[in-house]
Amino acid sequence: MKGHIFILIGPSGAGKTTLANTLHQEGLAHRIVTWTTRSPRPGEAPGRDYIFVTPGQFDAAFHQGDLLEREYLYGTWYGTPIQALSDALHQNHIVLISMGLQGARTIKQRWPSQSTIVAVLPPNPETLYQRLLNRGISDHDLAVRWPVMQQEVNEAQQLADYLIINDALPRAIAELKHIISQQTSKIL
Ligand SMILES: Nc1ncnc2c1ncn2[C@@H]1O[C@H](COP(=O)(O)OP(=O)(O)OP(=O)(O)O)[C@@H](O)[C@H]1O
Ligand SMILES: Nc1nc2c(ncn2[C@@H]2O[C@H](COP(=O)(O)O)[C@@H](O)[C@H]2O)c(=O)[nH]1
Repeated sequence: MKGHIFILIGPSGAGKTTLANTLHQEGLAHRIVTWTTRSPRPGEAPGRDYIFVTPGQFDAAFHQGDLLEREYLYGTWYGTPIQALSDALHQNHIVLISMGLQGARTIKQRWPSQSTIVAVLPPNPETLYQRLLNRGISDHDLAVRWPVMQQEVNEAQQLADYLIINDALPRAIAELKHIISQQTSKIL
C-alpha cells in the first residue's frame, strides 16, 4: 500500500476546509466525505461536504463498525467512514482530510507510516475571529467554538508534523502542496 493520509487540524475557521477543497478541486488529493450530526450550513451539500445524519443514524453506524473513529466537537458528533478510507489507501490515493485532534491521533496510531498531520493556524486571533464572522457563524456557534480556540492552537502545534500559517491563501496552498510532495515524492 502506497497511499497516504494528510490530516489537517487546527481551530475552527483556520482554513482547513478551504485548503482541502482547493486541492480536491484541482484533482491533487482524494476527498473522504465524513459523517456529522450537525445541520448543513448555507451552501453545503449533503454527500459532498458531509454525510448529514441524525444522532440515531450516527450511533447505529458507529456500533455497526462503519466508522473508524468518532469525535464530539462543539456539541456535534463527527466520524470517518472506515470503508472509504481503507479503500482509498489500498488504491494508493493521496487523501486530504480535515479532523479534530482526537480523530487525527486515531488515524496516526492506525497508519503511522502512511499519515502526516498538518496544523493549519491563523496569523493571529483577530483574523480568525473575523473569518468566523465572515463565514456567517451563529452567536451560539461562536460562543461554543471561540473559547476553546487557544487550547486548540496549542494542542495542534504539539501534535502536528508540519505547521502552516494560513495568512495569504495562495501561499498556504503552495506550502501544503510542498509538504505533500515531500512526503510522497510526487510533484504537485
Ligand atoms: N487565507 C485566507 N484568507 C481569507 N479568508 C480565508 C482564508 N482561508 C480561509 N478563509 C475563510 O475563512 C473561513 C473559515 O475557513 P474554513 O471554513 O476553511 O475553516 P476550517 O478550518 O475548515 O473551519 P472548521 O474547523 O470550523 O471546519 C471561510 O469563510 C474561508 O473562506
Ligand atoms: N474526528 C473527526 N473530526 C472531524 C470529522 N469531520 C470533520 N471533523 C472536524 O470537525 C470540526 C468542525 O467542523 P465543522 O464543519 O462543523 O466546522 C472541524 O475541526 C473538522 O475538521 C471526522 O470525521 N472526524
